[in-house]
Amino acid sequence: MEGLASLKAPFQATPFLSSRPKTWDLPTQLIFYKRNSFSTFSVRAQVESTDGSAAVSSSGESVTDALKIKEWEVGMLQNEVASSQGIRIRRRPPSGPPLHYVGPFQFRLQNEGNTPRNILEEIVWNKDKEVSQLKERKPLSVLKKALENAPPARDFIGALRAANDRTGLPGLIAEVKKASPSRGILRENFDPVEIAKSYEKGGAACLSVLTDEKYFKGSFENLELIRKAGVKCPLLCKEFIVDAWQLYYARTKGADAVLLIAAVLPDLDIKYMIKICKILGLTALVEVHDEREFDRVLAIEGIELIGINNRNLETFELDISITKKLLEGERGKIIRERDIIMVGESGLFTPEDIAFVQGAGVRAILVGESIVKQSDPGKGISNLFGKDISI
Ligand SMILES: O=P(O)(O)OC[C@@H](O)[C@@H](O)c1c[nH]c2ccccc12
Repeated sequence: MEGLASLKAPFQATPFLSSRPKTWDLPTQLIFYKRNSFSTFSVRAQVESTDGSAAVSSSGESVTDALKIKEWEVGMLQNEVASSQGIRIRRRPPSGPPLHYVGPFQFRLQNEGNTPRNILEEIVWNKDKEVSQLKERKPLSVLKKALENAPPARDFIGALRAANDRTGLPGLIAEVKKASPSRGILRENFDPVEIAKSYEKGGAACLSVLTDEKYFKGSFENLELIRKAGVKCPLLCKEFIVDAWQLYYARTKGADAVLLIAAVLPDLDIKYMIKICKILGLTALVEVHDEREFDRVLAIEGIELIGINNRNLETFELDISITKKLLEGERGKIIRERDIIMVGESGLFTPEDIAFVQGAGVRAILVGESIVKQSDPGKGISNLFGKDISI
């Protein structure tokens, strides 16, 4: 017992940790906890300024250690909040508690293998690292300045509605996609601007531009190039968003819309990011894959555009009947009442596929593979719809 007491972490100023909150209290607790962990910084400053020596807490631990412990605990809490909402993706590898950690029992034990459990988790872990590096080079203050020179945000939803009204068919978001982890390289000679122009000519309402480099061979340069080339279709920045910083970044690069993936982001993050999107003039396309994610998203205020991904990003399984299944019954009713635009995403190849998801209730579709593979992607659109939708 004595040993345990001497290992006690400094600044264990979070009483709720010892009496663990009920899971439904966690988001609020997390805010409280985050605030609390920020206050550690001021503690540090005070300690340093009073005696001028290295910061050491009352129990003899360095404040840096205390900070490390707090950071780790916040990470564990984030994973807990996420899993209480049915999210299987962990935001970061479970690195194991810092040395001398004396926290709640269930956190002390968590040190499973550091290998991602599936491809989506791998992508998210990688993105987290990527974003922290980018952030160091371009802090938020720099991005906020750059916003002044960003091209104006255009009406993504308006373009989809207009296309749907004009053609009587779902508005098309055509994806500029070079490769994917499930399909490999989709197109060898890949000129993003040429493809974008061809899509626009072929009748696309909006474009989706993949910006992830490592897994999809996309880039922010592609997004910028397409925007600068004068393509009029509003642009969706197709990225794995894990940090609000990325929203600012996407906007500075000319994005009109961003993707928020419910399989990755807990409710609190989605709510917060939607608010920032509104401030920035960005449209948020919130993506779901099953009933639970759909219900979580429907409970969030201010949602205008929801995508149903027919592909499970954890297993790559593809099944377009998912769109129909999710829009049946009560959920479909809510969507119609609230006039939310639904987007059918992935695995759409034929006019029959389009008719099927339209029958299920979508007013827009997101398509990559079937059109990007054609030598003339614009003509690919006519093949997909079974008619020319550009006129
Ligand atoms: O190429 P497809 O099967 O037509 O799919 C396009 C698009 O739906 C898909 O790229 C996608 C939908 N949601 C995503 C999230 C991340 C990466 C990719 C995606």
